[in-house]
Amino acid sequence: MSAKGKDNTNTADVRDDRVVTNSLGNPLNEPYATQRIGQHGPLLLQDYNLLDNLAHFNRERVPERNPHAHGSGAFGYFEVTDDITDICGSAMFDTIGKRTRCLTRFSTVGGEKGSADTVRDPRGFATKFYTEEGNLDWVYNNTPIFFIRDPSKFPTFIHTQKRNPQTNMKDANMFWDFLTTPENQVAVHQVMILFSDRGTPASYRTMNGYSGHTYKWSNKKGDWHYVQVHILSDQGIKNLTIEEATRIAGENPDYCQQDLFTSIEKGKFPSWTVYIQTMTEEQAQKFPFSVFDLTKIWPHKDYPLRRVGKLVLNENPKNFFAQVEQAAFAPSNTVPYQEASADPVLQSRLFAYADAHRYRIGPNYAQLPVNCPYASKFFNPVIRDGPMNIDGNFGSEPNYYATNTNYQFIQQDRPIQEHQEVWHGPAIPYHWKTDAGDIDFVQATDLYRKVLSKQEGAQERQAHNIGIHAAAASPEIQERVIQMFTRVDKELGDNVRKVINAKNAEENAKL
Ligand code: HEM
Repeated sequence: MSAKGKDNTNTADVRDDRVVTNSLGNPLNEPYATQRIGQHGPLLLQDYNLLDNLAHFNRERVPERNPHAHGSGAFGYFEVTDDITDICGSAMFDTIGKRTRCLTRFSTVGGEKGSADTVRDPRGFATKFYTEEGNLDWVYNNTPIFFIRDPSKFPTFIHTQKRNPQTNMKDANMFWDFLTTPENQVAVHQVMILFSDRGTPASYRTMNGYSGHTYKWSNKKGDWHYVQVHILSDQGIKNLTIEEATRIAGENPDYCQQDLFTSIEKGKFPSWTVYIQTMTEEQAQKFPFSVFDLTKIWPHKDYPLRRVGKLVLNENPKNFFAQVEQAAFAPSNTVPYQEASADPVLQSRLFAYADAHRYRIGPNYAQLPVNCPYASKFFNPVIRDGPMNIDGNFGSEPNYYATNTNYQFIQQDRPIQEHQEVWHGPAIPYHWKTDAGDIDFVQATDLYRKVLSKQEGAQERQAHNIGIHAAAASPEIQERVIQMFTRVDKELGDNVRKVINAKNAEENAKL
């Protein structure tokens, strides 16, 4: 059966009569019998059913995602509630009330596939929309900013969040050594969020999603805007304290998976309201920092949220491996009128994800039921062959653009964007900026003084969460942590020092 045009449930190769076979369809007459010489003698190589069974078992795993290995997913829909056709011409937004089926996968970042749900970590919030114009992926996190703005730091950064190459343990020295290195302190705003209550969400249902990056959306007339997307939980924000998160990680490591699955199973469908912030090119030129700087937010008072629609998750996957583990989300999967901006981290992501999918799942990953663009269908006679091709491979269709064959290229009908970004300059090795400047601390300080101060006990918990974690680092790195948070706010730095000292004293008393 062709993968083109089918929905996400592939049952084509399963027998209805439930006769059990080996993987090539030959009936098994006994599940556990092995062919051997006599009752107690050695096995025979001719026992293909045994070989099939053992050999396939050895190949059950695909490599886990490098970051974001651990996650949960559910299907649902996006529904347009407000007209934004002046901003975006994508078909999914063209009619109020229109629904587009989607799949969302939530994840943690640094842990392995079997790690606990409630660890302190950003959460991934990736949504695949099966639109009539092809698949669109919004590969977002639950924080509106990110740790880095130089994409070449990504592998280094992720390594520091994973295991020490010698001890094979998570390592507070690696973690804080990277984040407190002067030029990496551009991460301080994100680190503030990570160590706030939002660093340990109570469930995937009670957290938001954010594009983080600036994107570039255009309408059908060719006018374009810079856009940031916010997906705000209708369940409200609920978080765990460090003590609750640590306890639950031990008692029920699958806490968030269970919460998501059971709430959908009970018909309590989680939903989110989707908003956009928009900015013109002229506004961007006057902005105090680059709109391509992923470590900064756009102030809501200057760039208010505009409602677009809602995201509802109402269907659990029938099979986790087929529909969540094999799901392949990529910022490069986009639709007409939604483009990436020149943000260098986003530009790098346009390469990284599809490359990861070719390695993790295989070059024909897009043919798998969960990934195939079944709502739009696929036609490209030049994209052919490759391992595990399962979609019929276009039969006798020429495998080049043959002269006498009628092809349609509808994208060419789109209007030219009248006012384009114009780029010029030499090809140079550009490293965004060396040490973090004061401007990189402004939003972190605002978060501490203007936002956390309004939440009962949040400033104290901030110092507590940082201090408990940093106390595991060396004294020299602890001092760098204290200095970095003192630059955010002196009171915060002082309180982090107190927590570190108290924790160190407690540990020493145990010796
Ligand atoms: C240079 C920067 C980055 C690189 C190179 C990168 C690379 C990757 C790679 C290779 C994966 C695994 C993909 C897979 O195996 O399927 C991944 C997963 C993911 N990344 Fe990134 N990433 C970057 C930055 C970001 C940022 C800034 C965000 C959020 C705004 C983000 C959100 C995610 C999410 C949500 C996933 C999990 C997707 C899923 O559920 O399958 N990443 N990233």
